[in-house]
Amino acid sequence: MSGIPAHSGAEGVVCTGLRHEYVVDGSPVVALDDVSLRVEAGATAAIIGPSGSGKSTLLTLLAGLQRPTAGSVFVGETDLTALDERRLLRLRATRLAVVAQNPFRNLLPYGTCVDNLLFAQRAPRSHGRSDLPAIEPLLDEIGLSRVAGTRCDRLSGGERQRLALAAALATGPSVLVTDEPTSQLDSVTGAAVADLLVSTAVSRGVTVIAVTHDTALASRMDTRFRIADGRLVP
Ligand SMILES: Nc1ncnc2c1ncn2[C@@H]1O[C@H](COP(=O)(O)OP(=O)(O)OP(=O)(O)O)[C@@H](O)[C@H]1O
Repeated sequence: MSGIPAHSGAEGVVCTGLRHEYVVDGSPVVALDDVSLRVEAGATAAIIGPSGSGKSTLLTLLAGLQRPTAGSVFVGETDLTALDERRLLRLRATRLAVVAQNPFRNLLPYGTCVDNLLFAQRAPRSHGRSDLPAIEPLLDEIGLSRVAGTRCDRLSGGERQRLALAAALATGPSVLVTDEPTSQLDSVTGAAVADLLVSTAVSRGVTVIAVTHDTALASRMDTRFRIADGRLVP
């Protein structure tokens, strides 16, 4: 129907020769150059590096939110750069979840936790997914059962970030991509979110890629990719 292979558990992410240029005042600015990396299916990886080095740009390319100037990005067997917008949208709805840095960008502020998870499942369901995770066990696993009926805008920062993670996992992704998931949290709450990110990824068989400045979070991941001036460095 779509030309996209069906979802079947965790999928690896491989990019080769990625280059990305932004056009600023009519001139190209190279944000990433010749980046190649592999994250195995079910593994966790951190993308680290100084401010302005190209981490978020890389994340948007891996998530199919921007198209690279050159190079390829594979999620499982699917080359994102070869998909038209409709197929890319379907892939993002059914296999690839993104958690933005600000949890409110992922959530309905006036919806309860349950509302948010049900809402998150609308897109994958509309694309034919019938195997989505049950909501109550997911809220339980993420530690939000007690506030399941509470409005999102009345949750604490840590609860909101956990809800954003739960909403992403509710879509039953094979890959979860997240930008600074702990940056707006104190160290104790951040550590709890980092724990959940790693443990739920493992228990639910999801490949996780996180951009982070948080060394504690990065150290919990299987692999760390360091970016400097738009290039991967050892
Ligand atoms: N939309 C854009 N238009 C033009 N230039 C951009 C755009 N987004 C990023 N850049 C530039 O690309 C380079 C890489 O930016 P990017 O946001 O990917 O870095 P980063 O490592 O994620 O930074 P930070 O840690 O501060 O978020 C920077 O020079 C930045 O100014």
